[in-house]
Amino acid sequence: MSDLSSLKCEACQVGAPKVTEEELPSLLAEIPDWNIEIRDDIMQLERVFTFKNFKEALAFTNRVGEIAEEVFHHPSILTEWGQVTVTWWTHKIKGLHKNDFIMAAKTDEILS
Ligand SMILES: C[C@H](O)[C@H](O)[C@H]1CNC2=NC(N)=NC(=O)C2=N1
Repeated sequence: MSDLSSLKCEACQVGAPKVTEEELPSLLAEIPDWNIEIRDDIMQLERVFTFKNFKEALAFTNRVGEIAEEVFHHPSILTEWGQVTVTWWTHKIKGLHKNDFIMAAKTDEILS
């Protein structure tokens, strides 16, 4: 279990600090299956999870939704037959907060 997944998300306000270039490598090392995507100048964390069918993909989707609601921090989720694409970023700061890394690690924990 990565240290990140045991951390609590902090309340994130407008103006909260984005993860710095210096912090990125060590945070990314804790979630090696996630990729950085940049869309509309917004840095995001993304991972594609594969499943046997749509039913399993949907069950996983619902679990991700539950952990998001628990901390009121929400991902983008694309649910398809056999795969789910989860993307984390913080809308308020239009980029990556440590919360996004915590939630990516917690997302990985769903399947462990
Ligand atoms: C009003 C605002 O949308 C809420 O404070 C929360 C809801 N969930 C959220 N989720 C994410 N990823 N980023 C946010 O900025 C965010 N804000």
